[in-house]
Amino acid sequence: MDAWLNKSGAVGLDDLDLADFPDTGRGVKAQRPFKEGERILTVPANCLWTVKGAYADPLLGPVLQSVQPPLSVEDTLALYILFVRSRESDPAYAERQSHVAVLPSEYTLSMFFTEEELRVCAGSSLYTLTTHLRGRVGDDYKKLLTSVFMRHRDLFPLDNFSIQDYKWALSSVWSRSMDFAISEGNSVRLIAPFADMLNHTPDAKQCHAYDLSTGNLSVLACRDYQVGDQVFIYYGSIANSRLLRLYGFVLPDNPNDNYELVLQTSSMAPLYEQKKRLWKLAGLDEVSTIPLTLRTPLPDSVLRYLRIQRLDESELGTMTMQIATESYKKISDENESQVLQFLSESIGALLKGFEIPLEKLEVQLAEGLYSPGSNAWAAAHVCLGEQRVLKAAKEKTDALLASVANGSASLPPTKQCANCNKDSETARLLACGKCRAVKYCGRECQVAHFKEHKALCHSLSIRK
Ligand SMILES: C[S@@+](CC[C@H](N)C(=O)[O-])C[C@H]1O[C@@H](n2cnc3c(N)ncnc32)[C@H](O)[C@@H]1O
Repeated sequence: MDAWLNKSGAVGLDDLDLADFPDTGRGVKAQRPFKEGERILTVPANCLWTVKGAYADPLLGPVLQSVQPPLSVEDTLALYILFVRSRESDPAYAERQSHVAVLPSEYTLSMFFTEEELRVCAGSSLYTLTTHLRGRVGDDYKKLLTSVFMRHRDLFPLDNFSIQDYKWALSSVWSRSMDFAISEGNSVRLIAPFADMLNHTPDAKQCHAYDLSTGNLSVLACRDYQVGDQVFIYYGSIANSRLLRLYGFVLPDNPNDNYELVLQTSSMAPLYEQKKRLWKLAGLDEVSTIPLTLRTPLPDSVLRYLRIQRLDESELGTMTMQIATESYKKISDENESQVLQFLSESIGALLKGFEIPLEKLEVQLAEGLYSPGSNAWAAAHVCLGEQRVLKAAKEKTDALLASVANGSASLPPTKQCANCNKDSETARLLACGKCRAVKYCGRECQVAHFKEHKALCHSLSIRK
């Protein structure tokens, strides 16, 4: 591979070497000192794997052009890699094959986990997304089978283009490709031979660059390096769930860990059309996916979404005014406690959905139940990170709920049953035994209302 790259005009290879490192596995070692910001490596445009390159290939290009709708960027690159690999005795592909030959023979992305390994993170978004991903990859392979492989059997013998081959090639694309924005809404995705041997460090900022005018890919030193140091690049601010899904590794105590909270509302909900308009004006979608993180466990956008979701007709105007002035705050005590109560219960339910609860997982990891670096250990770290984020979000929500209750001038109506609204003139109302602030016309209503009332009851009881 080095000979091909050097011949094609690569710069810097003599100062770098491949080596095995204890935590990251194979990576790139500095052969001379580098100063921060210095250019370490340039891989020329004609050696990169790009969609443009795939279409320019004299054999693969015409096939790609004949597929309608066109293949996705990921599929095109995966097919390009597999195609080059399959041209075993064709000298026209020998140079590119020298790169394919040094790609890992297998990957540790979560899609390859056994059921037992994946179960460690049951309840996490990784578990759900990996299950979906497996289905999607299977479907995409079937599409390739009918739109490409079966139509051109001479170019794509199934021995070299099986579903296992496809998964391997996709993993190569996910874990080794780089994305660069080249203009508004346009980006280029590429794999750069040798630069794809650089491992990730979270302690840097982006230190690889794509030159639009030449099409070359360069790597800069993200800090000073001494001879023998591992040279890193920065893959981005990525949570462990994504790292494991697309790269096959995790970073313990990853500060970017998150939980992607999906907020949605039934289109049958009251005032749905008005609320849809308000979400849009407030910069939200009717189905909003909002990442909760340890730094920001409860982003304002979550409250903004839920305040709109729960508002009644008399509150539409207040919300519209808030949006117009971009001064978001609670709409009313009642709306706010409903929002926070719902959120607290929903996060509580998400936490309960984890097969291994946080405290148990912490003990298991501390006692070394999972061998460090193994798939189950990586899954445990994702599970840990997501639960820590959710726990922080619940704590923040409960604190807000308590403060709403503490500062609330308008507690729930005391002359009506909190469940069926019967008033005290038509029914004998009895107060909730715990908070004594809410009343019911009977046991049946109290039981029916318990789920909704629980969090507020708790905060009102603390207040007492
Ligand atoms: C772009 S490649 C880097 C070269 C790769 N180590 C190799 O031997 O081919 C990305 C892969 O390297 C590994 N990797 C990168 N950064 C890592 C890190 N900080 N810790 C552990 N593994 C890492 C993961 O397997 C990831 O999928």
